[in-house]
Amino acid sequence: MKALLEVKNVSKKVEDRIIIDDISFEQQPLQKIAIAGESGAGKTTLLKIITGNAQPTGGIILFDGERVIGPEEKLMPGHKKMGYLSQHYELPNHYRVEELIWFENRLDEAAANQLFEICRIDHLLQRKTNYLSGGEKQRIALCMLLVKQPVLLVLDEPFSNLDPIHTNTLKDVLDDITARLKITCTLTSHDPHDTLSWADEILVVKDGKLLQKGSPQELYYKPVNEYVAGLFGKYNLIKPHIAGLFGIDTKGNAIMTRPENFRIYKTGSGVKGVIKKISFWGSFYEAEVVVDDAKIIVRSNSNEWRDGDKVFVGIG
Ligand SMILES: Nc1ncnc2c1ncn2[C@@H]1O[C@H](COP(=O)(O)OP(=O)(O)OP(=O)(O)O)[C@@H](O)[C@H]1O
Repeated sequence: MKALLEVKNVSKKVEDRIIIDDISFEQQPLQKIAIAGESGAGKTTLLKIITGNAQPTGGIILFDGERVIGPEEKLMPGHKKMGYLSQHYELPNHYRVEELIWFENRLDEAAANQLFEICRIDHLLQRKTNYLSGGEKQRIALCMLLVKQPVLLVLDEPFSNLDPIHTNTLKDVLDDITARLKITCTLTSHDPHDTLSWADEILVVKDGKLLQKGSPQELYYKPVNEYVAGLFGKYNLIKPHIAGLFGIDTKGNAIMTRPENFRIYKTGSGVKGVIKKISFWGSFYEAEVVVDDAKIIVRSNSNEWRDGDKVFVGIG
């Protein structure tokens, strides 16, 4: 399949500082790509370059085979087939929602109504923009992009200021945008809960460099380093002598494991340990277990464990 988006060796340097460092990747039509990384990693700058809102200092972006023109080369920045929702979008106050959307709208009534339904804003059309919650404003901003019928939708940290209810609504909206409107989406997020369950492919960026690219499962279970491991949840860095207690030969290297890779038992043939701390996380418990000179985080579904319990730890 021909890629919709080709990012080829893109770099951005501001004065002497490299903000984006030789990043390349492709996005296929309808492939869901999430860009993850800590604050300041370069995610926003990369999205701006992709959408023609920032000028790269090196490399090229191809969209549907054609070069994306940067803002220094044209009068109006942006790309007419891409919708870009900035982290800092604003809606003008004192307008009714339907008025605002009407300014942008190029759809017939049926198509516009379908969009209102998909964006979960049909009940807000008469409302003044100054009487909307943050999540509602965001879905209206999204609808204003969608009425222009973009082929690629690019969202910068769309979940970052939302409570769990608005987050779930937005996730449903994004699912519908891909499935029903056949629009390809890219988004950035620093939260594993948002990226792991949504993306087909995740790109991890740090200091402007692409550190790892792969499926959510690859990034979660086979992170290339501790930075990537830490972005997607808690992990244990198991030293060779501790791995040896579990019968694993790591050939002298430390290995990364997730809390759910271990189990704790009251009796059995596992490795002896003592629970230092138990914490409750809603759908599971997390035990910090001291094994030899190491602390291992173990996930458990049982509420039977208490601080100080002597346990056996096994690989689950
Ligand atoms: N035009 C610019 N001039 C100088 N420095 C810049 C410019 N744009 C971005 N930077 C710097 O580049 C780095 C990456 O910024 P960017 O906003 O792309 O990161 P980010 O990953 O999106 O972070 P956040 O999630 O906090 O927005 C930051 O250190 C930022 O201060």
